[in-house]
Amino acid sequence: METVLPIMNKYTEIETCVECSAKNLKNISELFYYAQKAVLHPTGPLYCPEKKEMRTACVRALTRIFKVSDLDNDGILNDLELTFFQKVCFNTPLAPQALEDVKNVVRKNVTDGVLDNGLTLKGRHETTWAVLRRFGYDDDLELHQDFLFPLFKVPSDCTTELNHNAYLFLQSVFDKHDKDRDCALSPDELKDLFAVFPYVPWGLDVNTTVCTNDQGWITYQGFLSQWTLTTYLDVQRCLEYLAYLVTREKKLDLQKKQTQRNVFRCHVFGITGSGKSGFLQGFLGRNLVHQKTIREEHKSYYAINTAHVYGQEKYLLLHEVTADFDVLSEAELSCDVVCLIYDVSNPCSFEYCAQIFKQYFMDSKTPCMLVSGKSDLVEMKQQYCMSPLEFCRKHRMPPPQAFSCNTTAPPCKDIYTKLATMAVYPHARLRCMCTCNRCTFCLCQNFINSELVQTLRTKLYSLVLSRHVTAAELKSSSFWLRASVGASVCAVLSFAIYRALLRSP
Ligand SMILES: Nc1nc2c(ncn2[C@@H]2O[C@H](COP(=O)(O)OP(=O)(O)OP(=O)(O)O)[C@@H](O)[C@H]2O)c(=O)[nH]1
Repeated sequence: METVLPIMNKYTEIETCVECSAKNLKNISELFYYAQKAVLHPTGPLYCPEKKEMRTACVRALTRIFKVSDLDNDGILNDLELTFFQKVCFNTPLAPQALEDVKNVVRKNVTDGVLDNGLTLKGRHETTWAVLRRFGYDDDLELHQDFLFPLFKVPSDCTTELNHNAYLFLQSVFDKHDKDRDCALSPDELKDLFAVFPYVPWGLDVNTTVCTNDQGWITYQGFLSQWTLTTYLDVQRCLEYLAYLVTREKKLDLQKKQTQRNVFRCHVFGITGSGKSGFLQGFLGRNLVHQKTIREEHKSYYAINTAHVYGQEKYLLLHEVTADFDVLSEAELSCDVVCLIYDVSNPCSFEYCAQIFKQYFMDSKTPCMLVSGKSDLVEMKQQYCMSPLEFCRKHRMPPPQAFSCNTTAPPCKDIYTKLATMAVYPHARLRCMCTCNRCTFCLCQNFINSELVQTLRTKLYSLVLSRHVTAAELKSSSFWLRASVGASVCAVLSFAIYRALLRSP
């Protein structure tokens, strides 16, 4: 013992010294217990004996665990949160008495009560390690690679989206941090949200990519959009970010089949200065005056927001493509809808759109829309062999859509709805959403909405109601049977007429 004690004093990392004898079977089980403990639950990474305090990495890890477990984000673990935490870590809730005992012990030892992260460290290290491991930490007190980057293979022809549960989870994260309930995250609230991250995951460009409020703070809609964007562009990164926010393994199914897609990608092409950025920012409701306040280093090549397509909310992701005309990559060409924007006041700007279309999209199935940007300016004749309208007619595209973000109010949203509709329903015939009154789509729309059809419909409806719908008949199943058959026949007939009209030149 005299030899060992000075060594122990000199090397503080030696945790225990056990005097044992194999011959006399003295302290054999103790020896194994301490040896095992030294390997499985070492004190060294958690506690610095020289300074007599927890190590920084351990404080950081426990702080994150505390914040993630503090579901209402009030800085205190209440009984519910403590029980939840206990269940997550040890698969069993704390009995009410045990809960009180824990709090009493902490109250006695720590002035700040349950708020202090020293709570678990005051206990046995086995417990601390169990908590840390349950929350995904490895022996170096870093989050485990498998936890941060789970194996997740996405087939090349699939896109990645968050599912309903993921949105619910993110909604709860937003609510937890939006302390003043103004549906936006102030810089302090955002800082608090990212306190569980080792670094701030979002760059300076986030505020120009998604919706913000008047103060430039990211809104609830913007928050979800940013997550949708990360999931779409880099699902591995999204999983990593989620790992910092969740208590346990992520069980969120992130992949959806194409048919149920919610996020649609639109690539915006146009020459330098044609107004691409203005178009992107217009989608976030920002007019030219607002756009002029955006600093160069905060500029983003993406804008994501929701658009309503026949009553359904879809995410439309706009991506400004700035690459050189001749070197467009596969990734730059792959999208759900193409937006070609030219500047009505610049006579050379349309030619670029025409060339891009002819070189890359003329034979592809991707729907394209031509946008005549800066429509508030005086229109110049475009230097091209045909006018933009003639070009659209020739290539069976919808006519050029006028757009301007030089408005007093937020720019009009119709154009984005049209783009989203084209992306969701890329079928060639349904592309046209114009009011040209010449194409089949317009003729169909006009026919359905015509006064004659409307009057006939109303007359028929009132006739059926007055003649057949008595209280007794309403109850009779034969009436509903007849009504259903009638409705089906009408639907089939209407569809047949519609198809016939579509086929007509
Ligand atoms: N009058 C008017 N000016 C606009 C409009 N949109 C953009 N501008 C102006 O046109 C110029 C170029 O607009 P941007 O949106 O930066 O054009 P861009 O295509 O993104 O340019 P690059 O990113 O350089 O390729 C800016 O000075 C804008 O202020 C608009 O709708 N009306």
